[in-house]
Amino acid sequence: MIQLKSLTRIFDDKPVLDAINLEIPEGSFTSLLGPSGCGKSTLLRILAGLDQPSAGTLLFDGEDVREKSATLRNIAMVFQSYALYPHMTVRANIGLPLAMRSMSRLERLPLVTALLPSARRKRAANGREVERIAAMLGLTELLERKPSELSGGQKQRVAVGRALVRDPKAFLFDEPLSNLDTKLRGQMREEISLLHKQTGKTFIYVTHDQTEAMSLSDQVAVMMEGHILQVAPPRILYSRPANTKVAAFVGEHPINLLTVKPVGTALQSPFGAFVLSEAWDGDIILGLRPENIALVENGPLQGRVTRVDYLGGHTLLDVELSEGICLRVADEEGPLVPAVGNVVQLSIAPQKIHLFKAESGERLPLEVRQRGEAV
Ligand SMILES: Nc1ncnc2c1ncn2[C@@H]1O[C@H](COP(=O)(O)OP(=O)(O)OP(=O)(O)O)[C@@H](O)[C@H]1O
Repeated sequence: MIQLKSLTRIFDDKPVLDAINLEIPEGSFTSLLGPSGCGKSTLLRILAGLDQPSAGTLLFDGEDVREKSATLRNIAMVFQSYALYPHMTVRANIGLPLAMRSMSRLERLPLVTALLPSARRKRAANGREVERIAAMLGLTELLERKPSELSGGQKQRVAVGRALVRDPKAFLFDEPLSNLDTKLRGQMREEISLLHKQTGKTFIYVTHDQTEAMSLSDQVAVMMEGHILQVAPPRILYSRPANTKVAAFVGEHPINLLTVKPVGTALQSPFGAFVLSEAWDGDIILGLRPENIALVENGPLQGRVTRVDYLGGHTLLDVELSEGICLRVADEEGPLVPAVGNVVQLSIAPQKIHLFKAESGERLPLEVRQRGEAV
């Protein structure tokens, strides 16, 4: 279990991490997801022992590790740049941490290894371990190649292999797939997920790519401007975002957000007329995801299409309901093929509407029911 308590990092008088609280259960896959510059890498570096917090506590299994060096923390970090030694073969790159740990400087000299039986035994044991890891990562055929003779995905696997041989307590991944093309990213994502299941170790994964975070993680911590906005399993993050910022960041297309004023439990809105499960005194932001709006033959809402983006499996539309009120709609490929200028009918499911307090953007723990006709 890794615990961060009020962890703060200040650079040039500015908090890049501002009183971060986070619990990472042992064996879990936790992603740190957020836009560029939100402090993800800084947090990862502090976990690895490559940087120190300005304030707050960092506990590994209840022990304060702030004074512990990176080596003693026994955490492996996999970078996007792979950090492989270009002059060494894959075998030597993967085996290096083992040799460093189990053999003295003298024993690592080729001539000494050949002459000293203890060094020969250690080298043979290390060799078997390298081959076991290489087989696990599908690198057996590539063991004698140099990094320059490998593809991006293969280099990535060697970097993972080098982390694996150290048998660390936890793995830290810093945007490990960002140098790869879309297809390879998908493949590597599956491999990383499999690796997590095989090893049962704690994986902490930094990314700005929500597909990666959502598909891989047990829990995702959404970060923005040095704060953690929500920590939750991917499904909860999507279905019950804690605030408008998370709602806007998570999801394939930007969520529709609209401020309305309820009167007691009655809520009149351009989306329709609804009833709140409890009265609320104050402005409310309604959130509705484009994929929760359907284009139908006969629906309660009507508007004019102002933009059409065909995206393969679905089409993204902007539909103007009335002057200045525009809804983004992600329409699954169906019989209706809308064009700019068409008047279309829409329907929405009230249970898919998210409610937030307008003043703070926080989620409102209320439900909505449809009342009657659209406004
Ligand atoms: N050594 C440093 N000195 C001063 N400012 C720094 C230092 N390291 C990072 N920062 C600043 O801290 C902020 C967070 O940086 P960090 O690298 O943690 O963000 P990130 O979320 O990982 O971004 P990216 O996804 O682009 O890598 C940035 O504004 C960055 O400029």
